[in-house]
Amino acid sequence: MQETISQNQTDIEHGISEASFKKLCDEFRKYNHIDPKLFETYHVKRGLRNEDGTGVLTGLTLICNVHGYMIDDNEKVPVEGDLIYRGISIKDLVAGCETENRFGFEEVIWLLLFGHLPDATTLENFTKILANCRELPNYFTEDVLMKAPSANIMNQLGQAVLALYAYDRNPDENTVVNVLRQSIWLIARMPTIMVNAYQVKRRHFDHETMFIHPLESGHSTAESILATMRSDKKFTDQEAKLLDLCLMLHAEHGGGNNSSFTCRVLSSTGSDTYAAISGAIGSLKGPRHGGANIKVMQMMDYIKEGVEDWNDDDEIADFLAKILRKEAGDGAGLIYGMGHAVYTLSDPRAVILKKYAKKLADQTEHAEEFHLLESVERLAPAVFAQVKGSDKNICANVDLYSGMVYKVLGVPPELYTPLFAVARIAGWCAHRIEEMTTSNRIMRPAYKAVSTMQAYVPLAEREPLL
Ligand SMILES: CC(=O)SCCNC(=O)CCNC(=O)[C@H](O)C(C)(C)COP(=O)(O)OP(=O)(O)OC[C@H]1O[C@@H](n2cnc3c(N)ncnc32)[C@H](O)[C@@H]1OP(=O)(O)O
Ligand SMILES: O=C([O-])CC(=O)C(=O)O
Repeated sequence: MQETISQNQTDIEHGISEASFKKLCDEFRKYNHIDPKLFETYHVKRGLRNEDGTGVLTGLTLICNVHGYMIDDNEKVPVEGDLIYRGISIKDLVAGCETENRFGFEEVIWLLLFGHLPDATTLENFTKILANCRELPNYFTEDVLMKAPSANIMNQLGQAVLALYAYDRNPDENTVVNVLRQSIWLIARMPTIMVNAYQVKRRHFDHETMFIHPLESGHSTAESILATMRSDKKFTDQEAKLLDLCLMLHAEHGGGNNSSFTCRVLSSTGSDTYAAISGAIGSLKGPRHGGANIKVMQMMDYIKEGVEDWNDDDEIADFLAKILRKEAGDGAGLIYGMGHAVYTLSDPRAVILKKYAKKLADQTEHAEEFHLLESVERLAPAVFAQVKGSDKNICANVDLYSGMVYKVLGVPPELYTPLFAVARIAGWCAHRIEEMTTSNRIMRPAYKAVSTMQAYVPLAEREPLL
């Protein structure tokens, strides 16, 4: 709260004096403290987690299985992670596309939405449908993105998705047919919104030239992003296939991850598709969730500056300990890109991304930085155990290496988390439809009231504060 006063000094000066605002903050602190011990007293499932760290069971799903541990005799046993879309391991989906040297994101979208693999003709037609739906409504970029530009592309994505409600002639009908239609349009349009919002940001905030290139109908999603993001529209097939792989890996992660759950919570009220998806975008932005990918790269800047010898494990470990003790880094006490709510020994996406990041970085100017990132992955678990006194295994998550891959691909940092959203919208849409069609209950957990009663005092008898 204290920092907020100085950060928002000018805003505050316009409406409220600093002294008055300080009084408001003191008032807030006086009446809004909950003794942390009460969470144990009332067995509160903080973060909707059971005592052993497993998630509270809130639903059933056919869409995805995030496999991170086994339960043996009521004990959680750590295992290597697997991520299974509609019964097929992500490793097999990635290997299949690699062997056949083709794009895979469109196939994954189909698989997540419909539940089985498409045949060749269906895939070709579905890819064409997505490409045809990629164009934004007339003047959408001018009227929505350029009228209220934002330096943050995640906020701009959320705003644009909400605005698309007004361009839909049937926005509120929550039938499968209508929501599928909305889903396909939204999945197809997200990359265009992202790139156009980025171009507007470049012009408005960075004083650079803005390129709004026309879309090319034959492009896959990954090719379309690279062609429209870059001023010269040029990219190699290898670059497009790598971006496509990133999209495949980020497309889905079960119903319990925070953004998909947010989408399910909103969907459980009967709200519209645009509201549910913009809520999920807001959730994904958070640095403990999808926003961790940009935080990893910022953390690496702190490490690069604070560690003199990048080959000295002791010096790196000391710096990581400082991060955990909130003495270094952004002050949050988190080693970004490490730890996961489900995975224990490994996140399969991080394993795959690391392999590609290494291949890309080796023999380039990024080799040393990649090596340092690897050291963070190797040293963080022991430092975490020592500083936190925890026996919990923390492994690298998907966000540890994705930023490095994007950096080598020349993707600007402000698009790291938006790219996650461009991929994950496929999973969000599948979960929204599943929530609508199988759950039929409004999400409504409980909060135990721990307030004490207070007497009502007539207005004239209250002490003045401001
Ligand atoms: C796409 C994704 O969302 S992947 C995750 C991306 N997020 C990050 O990389 C941020 C860093 N990691 C984290 O914050 C966590 O590991 C999460 C949010 C991913 C998972 O969190 P949880 O499941 O709640 O943590 P968990 O119960 O496993 O951890 C227990 C303790 O370890 C801490 N912890 C876990 N991971 C880390 C970490 N990387 N750095 C510092 N502390 C950590 C928790 O803050 C918690 O501390 P506390 O008891 O003092 O409050
Ligand atoms: O499952 C989670 O909690 C977070 C995650 O890795 C994801 O959403 O990709």
